[in-house]
Amino acid sequence: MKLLEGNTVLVTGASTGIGRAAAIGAAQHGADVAINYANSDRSAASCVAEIEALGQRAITVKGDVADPQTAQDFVARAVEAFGKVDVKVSNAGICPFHAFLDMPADVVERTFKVNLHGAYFMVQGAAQQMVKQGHGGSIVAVSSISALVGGEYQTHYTLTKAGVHSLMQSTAIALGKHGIRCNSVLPGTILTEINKDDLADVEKREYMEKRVPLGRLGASEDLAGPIVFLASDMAAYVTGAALRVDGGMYVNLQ
Ligand SMILES: NC(=O)C1=CN([C@@H]2O[C@H](COP(=O)(O)OP(=O)(O)OC[C@H]3O[C@@H](n4cnc5c(N)ncnc54)[C@H](OP(=O)(O)O)[C@@H]3O)[C@@H](O)[C@H]2O)C=CC1
Ligand SMILES: C[C@H](O)[C@@H]1OC(=O)[C@H](O)[C@@H]1O
Repeated sequence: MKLLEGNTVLVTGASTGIGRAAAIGAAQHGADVAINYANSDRSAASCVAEIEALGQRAITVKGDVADPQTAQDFVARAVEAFGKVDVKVSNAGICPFHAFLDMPADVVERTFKVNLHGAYFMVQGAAQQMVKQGHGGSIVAVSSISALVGGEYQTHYTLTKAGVHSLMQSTAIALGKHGIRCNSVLPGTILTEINKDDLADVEKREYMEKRVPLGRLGASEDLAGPIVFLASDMAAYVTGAALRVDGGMYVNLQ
């Protein structure tokens, strides 16, 4: 069964990793997809090629999510290409690992701007279009289990993921009357570009693997199903919810 037949799905940060898997997962479920990204032109082009090979349409809209204008441009380009916005996946994010006591201010500010301001303006831009269309919609934000637990080298990052989780709760209330659902996924440790250097440390990687009851770190594709589900009418009565996708890592105390 195709869960997003005829839908237009917008995904931020879809050149690589979780966003790319979500974009391809949406296309596998019958959606046309607009993908945003910041730098990786070739990866974005190959994501479009994969979606087109599935028989769906795709466009790329390059832009920095930290700039509020990018959200307006992204929606406008998607509407120009596909006529509407049904689903928005707010996924773009960065996590430059760094110790707390000497954390440079510019790293903190950039992380806040990309992860938090970026999500805020992307969700707002999509919601404005959905309200104008008048037939509801679904917004899924990629938060993290880091919204619930800390990280020694992520003091500037974890609070942005808590913020994204909170944004979905508040927008679920603000947008419910328009038939727009807002939910978040909370991935555990997923092997992507964002943590390639951090997990190159074999000891750390093995420690993280051992913390996962399902016995392995996640792959980007592990997020595709949960995101498609929340985006789709299968989740028609789900809003303001947060779905952990972490192989059980969060609950594993001992
Ligand atoms: N991997 C993990 O363990 C976890 C990841 N997450 C979250 O998942 C999301 C995706 O990360 P992940 O797939 O792991 O990492 P990747 O580094 O593989 O993907 C990040 C994506 O975001 C894009 N991006 C980065 N900065 C910007 C920007 N300023 N404007 C627009 N796009 C941008 C990148 O584009 P480009 O390459 O073109 O710069 C890329 O497409 C993030 O929000 C992250 O916090 C949450 C929990 C766990
Ligand atoms: C990038 C990290 O490996 C990853 O990011 C998160 O949000 C997870 O909690 C992991 O720490």
